[in-house]
Formats: sequence, structure tokens, C-alpha cells
Amino acid sequence: MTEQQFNLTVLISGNGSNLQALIDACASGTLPNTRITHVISNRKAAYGLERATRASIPTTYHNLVAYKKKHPDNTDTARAQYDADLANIILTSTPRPDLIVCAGWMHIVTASFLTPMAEAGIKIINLHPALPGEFAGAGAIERAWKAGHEQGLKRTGVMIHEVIAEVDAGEAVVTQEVELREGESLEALEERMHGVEHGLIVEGTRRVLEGRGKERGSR
Ligand SMILES: Nc1nc2c(c(=O)[nH]1)N[C@@H](CN(C=O)c1ccc(C(=O)N[C@@H](CCC(=O)O)C(=O)O)cc1)CN2
Ligand SMILES: NCC(=O)N[C@@H]1O[C@H](COP(=O)([O-])[O-])[C@@H](O)[C@H]1O
Repeated sequence: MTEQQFNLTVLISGNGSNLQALIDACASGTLPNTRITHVISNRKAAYGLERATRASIPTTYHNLVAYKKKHPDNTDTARAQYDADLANIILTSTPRPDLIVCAGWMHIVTASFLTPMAEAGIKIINLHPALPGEFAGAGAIERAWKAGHEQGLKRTGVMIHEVIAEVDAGEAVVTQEVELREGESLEALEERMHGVEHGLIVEGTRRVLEGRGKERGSR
């Protein structure tokens, strides 16, 4: 029986250390029979684009600014068109992804993206440096660090969750708690959090693909 191959599209906006964790996991077999076939960034200067190129992974820079210039009086229209075109980029790519992984993707996607992906049966997961129901949105690590120092919060965490319209509210695939340490600097907490992220993004991707494999097997 031929091994099932899984194709990933990874969405990024920055350094790409979580993308690198996925690249390394595919290469080492930690993510078996899995390859990243496309990396898309909404920021031209994202170092993750260089990481992808070094790994011979096709990249696309998808720029929201051009859409805002085209629709200066209506940000919602600009975002909807941007998202619709993002969906089209992914749906017309070969091979189509089995899964989309948001790895530091700092753009809130709308129904113009979510609906076509759902209709195509392509699940989207996201790495978020917080636990379910806590610190949704950008800047989660710093907000948890402040809550530790100011409100005595004892722990935060990291989750991989399904992406739905409501930001960071999708069902958790996997979570891991991270203790908050008294007197620890924000930089030191960020370092510990990123270390957890790099393992969890691989584990979360593996679990979703394992489910896909079972789905395929049942057909
Ligand atoms: N519809 C959804 N879109 C996204 C989700 C989600 O769960 N549902 N997860 C995010 C990732 N994310 C946190 O994990 C996140 C990213 C960005 C923002 C945000 O406020 N973005 C601003 C722009 C910020 C910037 O460009 O620096 C925006 O889009 O206006 C919040 C949460 C991925 N998308
Ligand atoms: N809301 C999502 C979010 O805040 N994600 C954050 O973006 C970083 C991306 O790092 P990377 O580009 O090195 O992977 C991650 O470390 C994560 O904390």
C-alpha cells in the first residue's frame, strides 16, 4: 500500500522560526510523509520567506497594502478582496494543500477566505501563544507576562487551534501550559514560549494530519 503524502501550505508574517520547526520536522520524519509545498507571507521582509527559499519551498508575498490603495474608502472591501484572492492563490496551486498552518500569520482572515477553504475541505490551524479563552489576539505573551506580574497569574501556555471567524476561539487541537516565574523578564518568557511553540506546532500538525489519514482510509 502506497504511503499517504500530505501537503502543507504555511502562512507567515515574520521570522519564521515556527515555519523552520515544520521544515525540520518534515525533513527528519517527525512529520512523516509530509512536505511544505507553499509558504505565503503578508509581509515582504518576513525572514521566513528566506527560510522557505533555502528549503526550496515556493513562496508568495501577498500584500494587503495594494488592496487598501484600491479601496481607500472601504477597508472591509479591501480585506474581503484580499482574502478572496488569498483563497484563490491556494486553491489554484498545485498540489493543493491538505492543511493550512498559520505560523505567526498576523492577519485576521474573514469569511471570504474561510468559506472557500471549508468548501474545499481544507482545514486551517493556528499557533497562538495562550491557552483557550485567554489573551486572544496580538501581543498575547506580553499580556500574560503583565498579568503574572500585576495580577499574580501563575501560568499561561500555547495552543494550536482550528481557525474560525472569531479570533483564537476555534477548537483546540493541542495545548501546553507554561508556568509564569516571579521576576522573570519578558524576553526570558518569550524565549521559553517560543521553545514550546516549536514543539507544539509540529504536534498539532501531526494530530490533524493523522485525522486526515484516517478520513482518507475510511473512504
Ligand atoms: N479569523 C481568524 N483569523 C485569524 C485567526 C483566527 O483565529 N481567526 N488567528 C490569527 C493569529 N492571531 C493570533 O493567533 C492573530 C493575528 C493577528 C491579529 C491582529 O490583530 N491582526 C491585525 C493586524 C496586526 C498587524 O498587522 O500587526 C489585523 O489583522 O487587523 C490578531 C490575532 C490569524 N488570523
Ligand atoms: N497571534 C499569533 C501570534 O502572536 N503568534 C506569535 O508570532 C510568533 C511568530 O514567530 P515566528 O515567525 O518566529 O514563527 C510566534 O512566536 C507567536 O508567539
